Amino acid sequence: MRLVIGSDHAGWSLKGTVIAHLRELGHEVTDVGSYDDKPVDFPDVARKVAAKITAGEAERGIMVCGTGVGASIAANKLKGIRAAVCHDVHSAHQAVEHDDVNVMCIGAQIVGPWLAKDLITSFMEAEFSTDEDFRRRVRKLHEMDAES
Ligand SMILES: O=C[C@H](O)[C@H](O)[C@H](O)COP(=O)(O)O
Repeated sequence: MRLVIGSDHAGWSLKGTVIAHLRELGHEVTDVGSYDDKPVDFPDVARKVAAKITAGEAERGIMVCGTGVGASIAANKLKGIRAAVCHDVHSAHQAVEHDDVNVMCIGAQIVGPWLAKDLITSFMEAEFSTDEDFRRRVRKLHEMDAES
């Protein structure tokens, strides 16, 4: 799968681990920064991640900031993005299976590299369910997106 990944300065160091793991799993990764620990604002990074997805250049995205919270707030304000903070493996796959989440956000201050890798594996293996209940709910999310 084609992935886009972005972080702010607080997520930058964990991002390297995440990218290496994604490549080990055979995914194609585009890194939109940051590229060092100089302070950057996560909303600016979220725009870059979302742009790759809405342009059709990536199917999913991953963002890493300090807690994952700021990244998810910012990403969810951008059309076509359904983002969620996932710090447990159940949420990491159910977010895709039930809610068609396309950007997973993780906090480098919250999870270590081993859990981060498990979260990535769980997120990447998941597929959106064909169950009509979940499809209907996500259609309603698309409608809300169109209204805003
Ligand atoms: O939700 C926001 C993120 O956790 C940011 O990564 C965090 O606020 C950055 O904080 P600081 O600029 O103090 O490193």
